Amino acid sequence: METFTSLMSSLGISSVTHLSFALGIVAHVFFFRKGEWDLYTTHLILCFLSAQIACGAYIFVRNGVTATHAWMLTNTISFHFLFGVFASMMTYRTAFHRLNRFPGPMAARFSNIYLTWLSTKGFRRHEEIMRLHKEYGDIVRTGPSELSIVDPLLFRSIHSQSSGFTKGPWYNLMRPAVSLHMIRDHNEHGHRRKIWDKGFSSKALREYEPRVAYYTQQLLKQIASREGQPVNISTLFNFFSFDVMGDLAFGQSFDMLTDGTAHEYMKSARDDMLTATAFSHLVWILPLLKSIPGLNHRHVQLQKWLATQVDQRRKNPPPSPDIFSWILDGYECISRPTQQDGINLQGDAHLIVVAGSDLTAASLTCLFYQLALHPEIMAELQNEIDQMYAKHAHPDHQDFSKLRYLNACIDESLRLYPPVPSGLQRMSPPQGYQAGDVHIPGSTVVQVPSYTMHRGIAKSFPRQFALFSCVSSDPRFFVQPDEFIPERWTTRPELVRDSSVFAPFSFGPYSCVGKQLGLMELRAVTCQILKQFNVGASENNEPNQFHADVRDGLTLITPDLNLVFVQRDHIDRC
Ligand code: HEM
Repeated sequence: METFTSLMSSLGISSVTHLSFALGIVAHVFFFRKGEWDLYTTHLILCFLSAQIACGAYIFVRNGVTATHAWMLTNTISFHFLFGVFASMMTYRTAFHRLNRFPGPMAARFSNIYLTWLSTKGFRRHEEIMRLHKEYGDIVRTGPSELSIVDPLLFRSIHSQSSGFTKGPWYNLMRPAVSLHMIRDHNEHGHRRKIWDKGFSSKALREYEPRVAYYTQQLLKQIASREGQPVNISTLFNFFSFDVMGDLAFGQSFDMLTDGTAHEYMKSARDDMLTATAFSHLVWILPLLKSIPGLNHRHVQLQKWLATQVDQRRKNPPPSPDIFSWILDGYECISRPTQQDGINLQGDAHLIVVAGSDLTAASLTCLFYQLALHPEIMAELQNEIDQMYAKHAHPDHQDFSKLRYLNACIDESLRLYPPVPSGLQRMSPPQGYQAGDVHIPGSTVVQVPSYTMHRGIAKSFPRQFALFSCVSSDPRFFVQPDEFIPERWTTRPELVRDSSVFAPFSFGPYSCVGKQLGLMELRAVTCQILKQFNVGASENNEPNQFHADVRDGLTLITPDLNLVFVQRDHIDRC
């Protein structure tokens, strides 16, 4: 060690280490602090390693020291450089950052690791964010450059085009593939969205209706075959929605409803999504994970599988157009498609299945959970459905969509369990955004957590007032916010104080393109099940367990839900 220290001073290294520390500060202040680096992790690591090798070689050749000493000296210099970067970053974030005036946990100021930890411990981010709002108020700093906001005015602004907010860095998650959902450039998104809109026109939806009806029949068969026994309806709804979307994206079902087992693709897509959730606030880690052989095995397999499916689908067009037909038409119109266009096409195919199935299945499961808990509401809904069937023996989507109480039940369930519970990530314009007396500084990542908005954020009482701690719900936007009351959307409008905070399909230019298809599935499945069956909770089901086990994996992940289905005509005969 002594030789090393004397070597350092003989070479003037101590001043070099000071210099590298200073260089680290300069690199942070003028380089890393500006712009986004999430996609350049591997490039930066490679640059850093190359600089280290060059520096080591220079010391070795120039100063005639041993290779080990050259290596040790290089590491010392690198360490001081990195130390400079981190010291500058931490000082800036805690003392000078533009978000410092917003309240929030101290740990959130330092790093997004805090929010990552909150999101991944039990994957209950929706509850964690709600807790933070109860503690700190309507605007909470959840990361060095991130805010979570519960404010109706800001909610509308953040999602409207004119305010200048764009999609945040989270949308780099699937790179290199850039599906419609992941496009951050407003004009490019508008261009691709026009192609997608054709695939969801009223005419196109009519083409998909028989396919939805076909898989609904398969679902009913599965339920009927287990009549009177507990059925894990959460799994069956997932099988149903994946089969429908497989048909509409790849021209073939995954046959999960008939086989009764989860397709490998569904499992891989879920794994991919959970990894994405885990690192959704540390997006820079993902390019690294995707490039490390072995660690990226499942991701690579998934991409290969998608490429094969897209290839087969292109060679075998279905007899009547599916959603992918429209996307493919758009692709064929590109005069010279690049490799990136091909990758994006795969991304779009994947998007159809993932966006179209997970959210629909979660919404159906939560709705049936509520219906099983509230038999009186289910009876009223069945009454409405029976009346419709009395008028139309073979109702279509138009007929289903007119059922007022059904729509109210769906809305109420989406309110209690919004399928994207922690909200959608957006980034403020570079000049910032002023809303009333609140100024959101430029390039701030913001999220409006729907779950918190829908249920309210009354401040929790201090421990000494534990007697009142049960009074947790805040009727600011909805009266009795934790209760399932479909009538608030029909005959009891006084229970809705501000409906503008309710937008489960989002709104503005990036809103859900598949909303009508999703609603078609929700309505058709609910009507057909309730026409045929009465639904009840299974005896060994603890009613609150479902609520406690719901997870937030960017979209809502529902746990097992065992319900018992009994044919209604059996009951009538009894
Ligand atoms: C109950 C069911 C559904 C719900 C609650 C829902 C909700 C949403 C929400 C909140 C977004 C905005 C995402 C964001 O800004 O990051 C979205 C986007 C999207 N959804 Fe849905 N969705 C549902 C069903 C569907 C279905 C059946 C499809 C069919 C493929 C679909 C396709 C899409 C696509 C492609 C986007 C991206 C749109 C864009 O960026 O322009 N969704 N959805």
